[in-house]
Amino acid sequence: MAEYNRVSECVGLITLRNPPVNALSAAVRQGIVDTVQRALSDPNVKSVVICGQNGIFCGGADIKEFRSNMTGPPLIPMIHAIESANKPVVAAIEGSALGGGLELALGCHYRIAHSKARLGLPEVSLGLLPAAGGSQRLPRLIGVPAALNLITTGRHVTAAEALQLGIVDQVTDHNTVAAAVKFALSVAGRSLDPRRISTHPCPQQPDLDALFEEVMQKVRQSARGAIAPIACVQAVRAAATLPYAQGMERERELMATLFTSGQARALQYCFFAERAVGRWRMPSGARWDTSKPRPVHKAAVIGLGTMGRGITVALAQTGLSVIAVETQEKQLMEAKQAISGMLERGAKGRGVAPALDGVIYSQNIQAVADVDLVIEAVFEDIALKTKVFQQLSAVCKPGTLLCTNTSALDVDQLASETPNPELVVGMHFFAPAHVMKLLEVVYGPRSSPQAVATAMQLGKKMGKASVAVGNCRGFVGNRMLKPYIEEAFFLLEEGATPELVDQALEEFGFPMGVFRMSDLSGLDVGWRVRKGDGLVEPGTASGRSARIRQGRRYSPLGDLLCEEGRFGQKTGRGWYQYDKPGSRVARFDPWLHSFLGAYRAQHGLVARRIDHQEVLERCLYALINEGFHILDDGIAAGPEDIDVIYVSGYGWPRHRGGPMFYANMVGLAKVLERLEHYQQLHPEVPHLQPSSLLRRLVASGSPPIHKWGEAIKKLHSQL
Ligand SMILES: CC(C)(COP(=O)(O)OP(=O)(O)OC[C@H]1O[C@@H](n2cnc3c(N)ncnc32)[C@H](O)[C@@H]1OP(=O)(O)O)[C@@H](O)C(=O)NCCC(=O)NCCSC(=O)/C=C/CCCCCCCCCCCCC(=O)O
Repeated sequence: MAEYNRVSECVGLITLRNPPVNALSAAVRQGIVDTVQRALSDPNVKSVVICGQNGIFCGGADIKEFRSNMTGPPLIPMIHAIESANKPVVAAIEGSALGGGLELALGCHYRIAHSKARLGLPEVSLGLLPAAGGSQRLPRLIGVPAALNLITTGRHVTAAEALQLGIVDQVTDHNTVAAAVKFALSVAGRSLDPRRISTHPCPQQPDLDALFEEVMQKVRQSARGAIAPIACVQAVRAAATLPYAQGMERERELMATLFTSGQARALQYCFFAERAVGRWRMPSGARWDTSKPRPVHKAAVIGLGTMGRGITVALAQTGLSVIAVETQEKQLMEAKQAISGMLERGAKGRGVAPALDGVIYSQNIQAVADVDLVIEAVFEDIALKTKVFQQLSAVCKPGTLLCTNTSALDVDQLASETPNPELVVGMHFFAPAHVMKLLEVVYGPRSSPQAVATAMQLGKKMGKASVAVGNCRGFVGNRMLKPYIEEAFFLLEEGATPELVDQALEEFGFPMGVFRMSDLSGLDVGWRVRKGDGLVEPGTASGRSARIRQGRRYSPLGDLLCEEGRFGQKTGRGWYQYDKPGSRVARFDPWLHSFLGAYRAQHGLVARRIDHQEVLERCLYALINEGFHILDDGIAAGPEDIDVIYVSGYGWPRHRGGPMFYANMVGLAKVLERLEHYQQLHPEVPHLQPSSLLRRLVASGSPPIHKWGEAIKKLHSQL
């Protein structure tokens, strides 16, 4: 709703009231329509101020309403009525003015912002465009290039930048509403014609066609199949080339296409999923709202390799004091230099001072005695990690949380080696740890809710998408990756090429296909794991039996490449060839193709034609199937957890919502049918055997994704 008051005798003050972000729900829109009419019809009112309650102007249209039949007054005529008013209307912007909130402000004649306010048109990140006139008014106000930048990226600008761009007229450090009321009084009676943005053309821009061509090309490249950024460019082009009314019609047409697209649904699902994962719960019943985190003022990182360095930077950037420990002097000095460089570069980008003094370097583990939390990031070796945990248990003050950054080892096993297993959790960062958004917080059966709450809160402080998951081999992300990679290997055996598989996955929207990714991260990583699992048998055994190991189909292709010293980019050879070791541009490698031919001949395999559809179905449905196993096992509490992990850490295209959302969109029955089809063709591949949860969900009528939680609970109670 919107509240109306008369202040300073002749200013009508309209306050949007819809906690927490004053989203423009039907009730708020109705409130605005009614109060604006009241202010305009009151002869004692000379000007109007619109503000939002609780220090936030408006977070935009109510995204939840997009899922239902929308009722209430539409935004466009409401904003138009404000712009056409014969009394000045001033927006008093505190906190955020985003999306429809900024579009409302652009309909006002003046805008005053608090210095800490943020403004933006982030609709593109929800698969939409600013369709309440924003795509037409913003370019008229600030020019086409700046508007294109804001609308196609959805980035939020500070009040200072908004002032510089001309989005706001004044910035204040004081009470924004008081400043806006004073301003409104000062402009009462002035002509409003120059202030009605829609009545002006866009500022002149030389070489408009070339500009749009260049921007469109850039946007297409970075969009990876997302359609909203392209529609945003088209809408701004309409603003630049058409009269306002026709531009608005184009805006409406483009929005109609986006609004009903699966991409908008997927992106809006991601918005809510990212918030939902903060409301974590454990199988024990412990939950986010009943578990109090411990305060963390001082932290330590043990082991300053690539991961440890990134983690140190991520911690120091939150303002924590960090003890960084590396036992070898030379490595410590190298790490210090690298960490300082990363902190300096990060601070430069954010326009702040680098937190160099926040990090203390030590060779001695005793230095961590008084820290509140330790993150161990030593080499992935259970004996070494166990030793470190035992040392930490002896050195640290009582109650210090002991976290491991392992990506593959058993968090429970490590916990059991300490006197206080309830203080142990996994904090699985992704490289580079100061850049990558994802953090898996891994709890074991004995991890205390407080330990989980503390790690989750610390992750949030570091700006990570933190997801609490149970302990199992590979946790959630890597466990699901295994069948995906194995299917890609099998496809090569059957006739595909790395180029074909990668192209199919990249066209789907992954930034890199599985083989380019493998070359980047290093083929030796998986080789080491497979050796540890006893799967690698060096030699030239041939035939089907050589490709059945531990009772299931196995492809030794990756092992054979490693035996040739082809570890990927770092050696200049892998699934592709590179100009030199460390180069990044993957090139077709004739050697690899004749190697594949010889391999198939040796194993009696006849290459067949494989299309993109099969690549996607085999790789993605195998990964999704593992996701259903994970849900069934209670390792992830809900599909949102899996989807946030995949979108934030594994390059799953956001406009496809994450693997579980994608399965929901494709249809569970279809996913099941295709898995059954491939399982019949490849009975020796267990990961193609449909999960019992998937079967049960299909049997119970394939409920929509937001009902899976309920359905899983019900299905488990029937077991
Ligand atoms: C920065 C924030 C605002 C605040 O951040 P923070 O303080 O960290 O808080 P959060 O945890 O993020 O959020 C708190 C809770 O609030 C919920 N929330 C936030 N924003 C919204 C919102 N806009 N709507 C609903 N709910 C919201 C959030 O989910 C949290 O609750 P919970 O934890 O999940 O329970 C930050 O929140 C933020 O960035 N918000 C989003 C801002 C944003 O993206 N705004 C743009 C929204 S889209 C928009 O405005 C579009 C405008 C144009 C609409 C045009 C008309 C549409 C209908 C046209 C139909 C076309 C069909 C045509 C047919 C035809 O013509 O034929």
